[in-house]
Amino acid sequence: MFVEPHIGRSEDHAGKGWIEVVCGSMFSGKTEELIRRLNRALIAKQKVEIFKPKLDTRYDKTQVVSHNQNSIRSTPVDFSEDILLLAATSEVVGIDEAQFFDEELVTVANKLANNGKRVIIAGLDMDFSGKAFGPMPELIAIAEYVTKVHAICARCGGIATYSFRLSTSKSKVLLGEKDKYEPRCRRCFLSGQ
Ligand SMILES: Nc1ncnc2c1ncn2[C@@H]1O[C@H](COP(=O)(O)OP(=O)(O)O)[C@@H](O)[C@H]1O
Ligand SMILES: Cc1cn([C@H]2C[C@H](O)[C@@H](COP(=O)(O)O)O2)c(=O)[nH]c1=O
Ligand SMILES: [Zn+2]
Repeated sequence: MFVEPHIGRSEDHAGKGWIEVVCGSMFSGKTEELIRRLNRALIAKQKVEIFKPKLDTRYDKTQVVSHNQNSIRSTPVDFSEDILLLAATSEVVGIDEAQFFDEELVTVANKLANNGKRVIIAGLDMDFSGKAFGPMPELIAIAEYVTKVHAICARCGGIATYSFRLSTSKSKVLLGEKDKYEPRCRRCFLSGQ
């Protein structure tokens, strides 16, 4: 389990920030892990702000909600640059569904961390076709800490790293839950239907 390198307040923030990335397939526990880390920061009385892309309207407009219904208040934003202004006074910045953000999120995350903030980012590392998703590869590259979480393969019970799309849509963005996707291991992903 991820343990914070340190937590709590410090007067001298410059250069003391860092970036954490939590990645994996759908249902792998990314949002739960994000919420767990953010709740611990709240317990430490840190100023926490959470953001998600406005297009992710699945459960709630202003809550980040996990598949097992854990939730935390968040601010939906159109562009990653909006986060810079909105998080100006926060110590810890959480970002969910990072794969849907523009590439500018990489610069934004670096700026926040350079300004002394702890930045925790959760997102899908791969899309339905097994290709890298949005800004995730670069975010993984610049992060100090990367945690890859795994779901259970819906077909064989193995370790799932892929999000298999159940429909024939080829659109990169297709919001959905178990109606549209199932987590699969490499073998079951490759075997298709
Ligand atoms: N096949 C599965 N493997 C693992 N967890 C699953 C599966 N199906 C449903 N879940 C539920 O999903 C939860 C993880 O949800 P969540 O954190 O929202 O995942 P993610 O953000 O990675 O999609 C698990 O704790 C579990 O209750
Ligand atoms: C694989 C894949 C997923 N999506 C969508 C489906 C869901 O709405 C989110 C992922 O949510 P989770 O918190 O990780 O379960 O992304 C998509 O639009 N395109 C894809 O290829
Ligand atoms: Zn499998």
